[in-house]
Amino acid sequence: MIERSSATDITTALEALNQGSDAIWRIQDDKLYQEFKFPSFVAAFGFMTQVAILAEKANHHPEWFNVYNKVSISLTTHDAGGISTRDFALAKQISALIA
Ligand SMILES: C[C@H](O)[C@H](O)[C@H]1CNC2=NC(N)=NC(=O)C2=N1
Repeated sequence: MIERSSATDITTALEALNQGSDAIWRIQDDKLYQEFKFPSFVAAFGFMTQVAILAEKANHHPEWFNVYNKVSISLTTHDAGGISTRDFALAKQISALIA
């Protein structure tokens, strides 16, 4: 059973996640949150397709919103009732897509 991360764990993991990355994740509404902007809608959708494949492989799925060339992603672990290590793992893979 996956446990939700403590506030201290989240602070530590967030620093590690954002280290040396252009993609800065933050905590918003008790979820790991990030906004992405792309040159076009098609580029944004291509990114979403890559994320979908990663999510399916991880069996860990994002809550996301897309309008035109922007994609916002919120990660939380429903089975844990909050943020867990699974969210940080998927966020790291997502950050690597736009590195
Ligand atoms: C049955 C299925 O494995 C579970 O519902 C998985 C699917 N994807 C998931 N995604 C997220 N974000 N949190 C979960 O707890 C979760 N659980």
